[in-house]
Amino acid sequence: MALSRESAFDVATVLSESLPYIQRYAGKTIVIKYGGNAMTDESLQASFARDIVLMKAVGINPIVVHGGGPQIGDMLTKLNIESNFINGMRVTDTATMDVVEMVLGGQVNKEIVNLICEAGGKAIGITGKDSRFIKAKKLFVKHQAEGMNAPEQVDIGHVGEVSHIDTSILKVLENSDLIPVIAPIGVDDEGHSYNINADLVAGKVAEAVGAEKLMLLTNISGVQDKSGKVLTGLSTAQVDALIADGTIYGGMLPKISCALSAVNAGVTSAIIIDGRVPHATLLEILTDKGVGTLISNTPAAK
Ligand SMILES: Nc1ncnc2c1ncn2[C@@H]1O[C@H](COP(=O)(O)OP(=O)(O)O)[C@@H](O)[C@H]1O
Ligand SMILES: CC(=O)N[C@@H](CCC(=O)OP(=O)(O)O)C(=O)O
Repeated sequence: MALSRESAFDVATVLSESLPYIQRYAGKTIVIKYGGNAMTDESLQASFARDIVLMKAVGINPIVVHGGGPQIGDMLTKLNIESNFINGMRVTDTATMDVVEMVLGGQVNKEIVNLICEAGGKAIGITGKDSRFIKAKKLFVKHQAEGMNAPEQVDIGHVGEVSHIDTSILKVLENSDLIPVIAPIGVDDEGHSYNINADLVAGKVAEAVGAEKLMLLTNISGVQDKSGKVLTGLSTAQVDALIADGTIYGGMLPKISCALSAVNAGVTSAIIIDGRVPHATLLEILTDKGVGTLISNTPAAK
């Protein structure tokens, strides 16, 4: 169907608006944490996959790191295994770790690979165990149980934090037409597996590869203040105050902390965006219409 003169002008305006952004990001790496609704709603899945394929096609290097907390929860329920969280981290005993590896490394990872391939790209799914590229160590969380006077270190099982990322496998993929899709599972020198929060893996991957941008897709319009208004830009000092007064809590804590750590380690900007918006990834990268909360170390960074 032929476009009217006005619609054709609108389409052409949006397309030409993307040119400076394509020029700016071509050859640069963007790490995208994929999670929330964008990962479960069929039409959002398809728009996400298309965005990633388009990025690679215009010379940007996308690296996808995915979550899968709800999918792990569903499988644990089917198997009659209880789910427990402390400070937003899943308490992971040996039976739970087996399920985490099966769901993240098998089911979820391969579904995303398939989606990107359906959209015309070439994706390859890996966990941190592949070539042992995500080295992990056991994470102890600080937690104050009811009736205790002070927080104490709690052992929550096979939960890890990233101790090292070997970027060599990612470099090989960068120089190919393959798009890496990473499941957040780490490994130690003895080959033990660790369940790692996906936001934390995305942040560490972005730091290790010196990414231009870290994008964290979530189910909310961005970081909100007490009245629910989205805060479009945040500095480290503002974040500290918002955590201290309880405005930022729960699942937003690992997102904010990995975003801050990434920008402090040299990633130009980190952004928390609304994955419920179709083509949220592309809107953020290639237009003036990006929405969400930007955390950056340079005032001009978009
Ligand atoms: N200040 C805040 N602004 C927005 N969301 C917040 C804030 N503080 C806590 N949250 C919570 O964090 C959630 C996002 O974290 P989470 O559910 O873990 O996301 P995901 O599943 O995408 O990783 C929001 O849905 C909200 O409930
Ligand atoms: C230690 C820990 O909590 N790991 C997470 C890993 C998956 C994840 O982070 O998924 P989302 O991004 O969808 O929450 C978990 O077991 O749920």
